[in-house]
Amino acid sequence: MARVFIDGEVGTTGLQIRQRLAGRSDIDLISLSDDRRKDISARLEACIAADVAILCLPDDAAREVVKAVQGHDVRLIDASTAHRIAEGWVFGFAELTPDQRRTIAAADRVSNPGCYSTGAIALLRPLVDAGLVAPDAAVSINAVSGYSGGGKAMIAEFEADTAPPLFVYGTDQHHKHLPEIMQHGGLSRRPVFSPSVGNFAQGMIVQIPMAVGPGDIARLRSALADRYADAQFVEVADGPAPKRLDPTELNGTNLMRLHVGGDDDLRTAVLYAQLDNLGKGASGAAVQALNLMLGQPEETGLTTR
Ligand SMILES: NC(=O)C1=CN([C@@H]2O[C@H](COP(=O)(O)OP(=O)(O)OC[C@H]3O[C@@H](n4cnc5c(N)ncnc54)[C@H](OP(=O)(O)O)[C@@H]3O)[C@@H](O)[C@H]2O)C=CC1
Ligand SMILES: CC(=O)N[C@@H](CCC(=O)OP(=O)(O)O)C(=O)O
Repeated sequence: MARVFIDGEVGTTGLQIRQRLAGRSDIDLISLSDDRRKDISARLEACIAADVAILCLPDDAAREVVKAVQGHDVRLIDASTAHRIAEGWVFGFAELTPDQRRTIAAADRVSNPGCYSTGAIALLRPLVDAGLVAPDAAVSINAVSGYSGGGKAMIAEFEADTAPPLFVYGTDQHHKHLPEIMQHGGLSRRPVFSPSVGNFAQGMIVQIPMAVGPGDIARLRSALADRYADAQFVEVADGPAPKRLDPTELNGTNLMRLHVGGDDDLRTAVLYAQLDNLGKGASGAAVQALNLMLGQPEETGLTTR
């Protein structure tokens, strides 16, 4: 039985991971009482006692743990932004390339992808690899997230009714997901990224508009379908995108659905990724990586519907 400790288990991401692992007979969950859950020595002791520790903490707190457990046997999955492009860390998006599952399975340090990044990288990487998007292309990414993406503080703001129905942010183009989108999406030129948060708790759509030529829409669709042909948690929709896309449609699942909309005759297309920001965009992806690291079937404890 594998011993697993979730550091930050009562936070938004930690709680969802705990729910996904509850009841699993192959996992012994180490838990700290409420009065010890922020005590650094208790947390380090729990990490060191675990086979795998999953860090669901702010970046600085995650860095502190990573440094302190150096030299110990524990394997780490870090849900924070701290190590997503760091040397020695494997990016935890299992569908990134045909080899990524094997690389995650053998890794001691896995960084869990950001929610927006998961959608953007899933759309971009196969197209860059297929030569349909140049690494230095001028790429724009727009997205809308449910407010749970902002963690406990943003949830409180929306639930207190003090937030507007929707806001756009990241207006300075410094959003924390841009480095990982570039590195793992295969881009050499920084994309323009315009995220937003709507007044709904959970769910996400990432959109990439692009100019296309004759036949390109079918090529885009088929490059995505080829990359994800054997992926249980990434689906590529056949044919035109639906007239309306609902960001909440895949909530509660670990599924991400990709669509290609547009019209070759009009020379315009939009790529869409629909996902649960707390599912495939966070906790579901962490459990998927954990399963791979433990040699369990990738889908154990995860739902597609
Ligand atoms: N929400 C999301 O969609 C996603 C979040 N993430 C990442 O996961 C991490 C956690 O985010 P999220 O769950 O949203 O955040 P939350 O604010 O919901 O939860 C963070 C948890 O960590 C606890 N915590 C904070 N500082 C410390 C510390 N020094 N020692 C121990 N515990 C601490 C908090 O305690 P307290 O309860 O007392 O505040 C809280 O329970 C972040 O790095 C975030 O970037 C990743 C993917 C998606
Ligand atoms: C709505 C909202 O605020 N979202 C967060 C990202 C959520 C997420 O996936 O990110 P991390 O794993 O990188 O924390 C933000 O824009 O900072």
